[in-house]
Amino acid sequence: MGNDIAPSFDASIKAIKETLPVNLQSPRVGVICGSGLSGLVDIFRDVVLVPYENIPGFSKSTVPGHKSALAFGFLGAGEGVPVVAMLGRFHPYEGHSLSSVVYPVRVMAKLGVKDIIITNAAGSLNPLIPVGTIVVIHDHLALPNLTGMNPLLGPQTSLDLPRFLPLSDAYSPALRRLAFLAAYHLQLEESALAEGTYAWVSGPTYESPAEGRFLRRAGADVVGMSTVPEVLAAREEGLNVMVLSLVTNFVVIPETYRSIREEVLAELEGKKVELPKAEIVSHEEVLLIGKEKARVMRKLVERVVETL
Ligand SMILES: O=P(O)(O)O[C@@H]1C[C@H](O)[C@@H](CO)O1
Ligand code: HPA
Repeated sequence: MGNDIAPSFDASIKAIKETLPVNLQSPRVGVICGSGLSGLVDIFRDVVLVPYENIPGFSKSTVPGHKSALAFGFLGAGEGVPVVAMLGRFHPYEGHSLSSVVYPVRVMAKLGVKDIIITNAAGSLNPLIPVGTIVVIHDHLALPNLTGMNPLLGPQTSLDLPRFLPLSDAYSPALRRLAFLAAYHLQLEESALAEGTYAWVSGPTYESPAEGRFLRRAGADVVGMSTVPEVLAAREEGLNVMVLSLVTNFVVIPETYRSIREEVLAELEGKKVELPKAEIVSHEEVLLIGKEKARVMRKLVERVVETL
């Protein structure tokens, strides 16, 4: 997958601005809504939606729980901060090229966004991080990047961008601080917010037990199918990045496998064998947890934006 879309930033920006009142044309904060998290926009005021189909260069999201529109509005007390949210993102597994996946992030930067809050649904690999926790991401493990699936490969969209991007500070410590301060002021339980490393996988299959175990041992706390390409493009564009992963399921990583051979032998000896119920993750479950935790995610994002 390469840079197969010719960047048409001027056309994209023109189409967006034509639809917006002047006071919404230069958002300061960008938000990307993960699976089931498009309800984040419910706290925006004076919302104007710009469907992706009206923006040259934008694709269409095909995943349930993802819409296909940019939402412009104001967030927070008083006049509020001008914000833009992606209601629906693009994933490589849908068939979108990496350059299409990150195109909206580049457009946000060109509209004037300085800080971006990227949300996603993710599976937990860490027994200490249960379902429902929001994980403030401090690092990533991206096997696709290491093996040639990096959105920054190829000709750059501008010669002003850095060719070799350092990632040691990709997840802004200042924004991460704001997330924990926000949780404190909102009186969230201490366990509501954790810190961790996000493993990016291409999907669309969920992890096999051996893959889950491998990612855990390699140092990841949560795993998901998005976000890292957006982080890379955002950093290349000079944005400050915060990532919030909502844990929607546990990745099943047994240390030992049940032995079918022993079960068969036991059955042949006339013993009754209780079959364990397999835990199976589904996108429906992912969306359900997103819905249940939408309120906490909204409050957190609102508070962080207010304190930027
Ligand atoms: O877009 P995000 O990363 O929030 O969505 C996750 C990853 C897959 O798209 C989907 C799997 O259930 O949820
Ligand atoms: N694995 C990968 N992506 C995900 C998961 C998961 O378990 N849950 C939500 N998105």
